[in-house]
Amino acid sequence: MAPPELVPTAAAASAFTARTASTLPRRAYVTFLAGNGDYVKGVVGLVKGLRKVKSAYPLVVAILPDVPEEHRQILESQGCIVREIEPVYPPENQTQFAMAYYVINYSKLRIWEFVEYSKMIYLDGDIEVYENIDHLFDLPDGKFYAVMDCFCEKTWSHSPQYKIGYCQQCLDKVQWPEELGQPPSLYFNAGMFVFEPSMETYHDLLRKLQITPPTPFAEQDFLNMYFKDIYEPIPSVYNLVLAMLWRHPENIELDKVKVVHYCAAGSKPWRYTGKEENMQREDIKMLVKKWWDIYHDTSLDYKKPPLSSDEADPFVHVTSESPKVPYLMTPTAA
Ligand SMILES: O=c1ccn([C@@H]2O[C@H](COP(=O)(O)OP(=O)(O)O[C@H]3O[C@H](CO)[C@H](O)[C@H](O)[C@H]3O)[C@@H](O)[C@H]2O)c(=O)[nH]1
Ligand SMILES: O[C@H]1[C@H](O)[C@@H](O)[C@H](O)[C@@H](O)[C@H]1O
Ligand SMILES: [Mn+2]
Repeated sequence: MAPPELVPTAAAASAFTARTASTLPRRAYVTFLAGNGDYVKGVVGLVKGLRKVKSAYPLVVAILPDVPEEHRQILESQGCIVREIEPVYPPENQTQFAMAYYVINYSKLRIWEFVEYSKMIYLDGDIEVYENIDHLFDLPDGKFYAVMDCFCEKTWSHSPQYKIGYCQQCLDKVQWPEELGQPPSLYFNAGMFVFEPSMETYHDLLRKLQITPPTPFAEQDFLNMYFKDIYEPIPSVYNLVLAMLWRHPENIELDKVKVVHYCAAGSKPWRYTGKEENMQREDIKMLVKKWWDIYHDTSLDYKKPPLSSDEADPFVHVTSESPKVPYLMTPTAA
């Protein structure tokens, strides 16, 4: 027989229900969208992918003011929670970013402001989720979780790592030379990470950014510096940086990969032409097709949940944006 304390009384059970309802972990995925270009397609692909793997959590899209109304509507109609953020600018200097547009990614720092969520998983718009990763929300608090990057592509040509052929993915190939001092700390790709929003961290990030000169990988470099001491690497299956397929094939089992990051030059599915280096590989063609299959799958389009009995009032409309906070909709003329 169960020990007496494990047999809840009716009163204890209802107290338990009330307590868990109010202390349920507040969790969401979050991505970032800027401009009026085609990255909106990436976000649509992403939210449909999350639906396909039956994620229990919504996708928040942090958008810059330059995202056109039409794109906001597409995202909302696909069940995304759209949140406008203010741009963040780094202090001025002469830095050459690895890609000129990386400067906009500093605005990503605003997601630490989303404190209505206790834990979030950030995913770039050029990421697709092929298997459920909700369990990452259960990782212990107090750390910053992300996948280790690879330094072997030309985008890294500015770095000493690239110049001497050193990569943290294969430490036995090229040793870090003593004359260069301490080997670099572990470095993550900032296209995917698990973090805890916090106003204290948010203000500190923005304050430190203003005294940190910009560097080629923009906010990715900055976040690596900022979270260096609490960074905890997670396996590559949670963010397959595509170049790993040809740079470190011995580290990758493609059929185990849960999350694919279409970051290699020429690999964004919605821009894919097959012309760039490595883009005719069979694995790449397969992954691009897999992304399009999700994007075109109309069964994955968002369907508004049916009204529950306490929402039966025709003037109360619950949006995907604020599932717990109903608001009054202006009634339409009869
Ligand atoms: O015109 C754009 C460009 C970018 N983005 C958003 O910004 C993200 C980052 O851009 P990319 O995915 O093109 O960049 P990479 O994957 O090559 O970049 C990597 O390095 C960047 C350095 O700034 C960021 O850290 C990024 O998260 C990381 O994956 C996109 O996914 C998308 O969410 C837009 O919305 N519109
Ligand atoms: O964030 C960048 C980018 O995604 C590149 O495409 C990739 O090759 C890099 O390794 C990475 O640091
Ligand atoms: Mn990306």
